[in-house]
Amino acid sequence: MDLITRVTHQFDESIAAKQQATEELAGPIAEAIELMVGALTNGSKVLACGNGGSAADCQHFAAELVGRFERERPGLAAIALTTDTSALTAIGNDYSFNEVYSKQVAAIGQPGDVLLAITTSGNSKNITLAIEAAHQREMQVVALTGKGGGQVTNLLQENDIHICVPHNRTARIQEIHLLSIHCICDGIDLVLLGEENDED
Ligand SMILES: O=C(CO)[C@@H](O)[C@H](O)[C@H](O)[C@H](O)COP(=O)(O)O
Ligand SMILES: [Zn+2]
Repeated sequence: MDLITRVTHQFDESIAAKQQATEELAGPIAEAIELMVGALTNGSKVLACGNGGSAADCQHFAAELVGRFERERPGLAAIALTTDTSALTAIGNDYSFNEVYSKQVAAIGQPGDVLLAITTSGNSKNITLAIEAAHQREMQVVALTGKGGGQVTNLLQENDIHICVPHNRTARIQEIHLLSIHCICDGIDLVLLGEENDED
């Protein structure tokens, strides 16, 4: 297969994955928007955790809330738990890598905050422990997963939200996670600011 054909195939697969996921994910994404707007307008915050590409997604999301997405508005309270290398290395070194997020959630999380937990497999131990820590802190969880949701599926509680991408390939799942994050940012702005007018 030549490279042009290979790249074209990746695009085709990504487009098809997104089309197949739309109907299943629009509902939980809308619920996540409502949950986060409620928390953010009530003085609470969103904490985000994930590994690898999903760590980058956490930072991407937090930057769009704290800074801005597409429209001007006051900054919104979001923290990526993936960025403090001193906390990550100290907890990883002194306890275990499994606890790098759960310890931060326990320390920083408050009742009413939301945990955005991002894992394509649903099985990363530091993410499942972070979800348990969030529940202990009386925080609701928005889980972005794929591959059936793995262990995260069994951990989520009734008032949590599961955005589970119906795909088995990590790259395709991550691409739909990023789209979901942009939908959440767009939806938060819509609820807070109303429909765009010509001046926006
Ligand atoms: O971006 C990629 C693969 O596309 C990787 O960096 C990937 O995020 C890492 O292997 C993660 O450790 C996978 O963890 P998870 O999504 O299963 O929780
Ligand atoms: Zn990736």
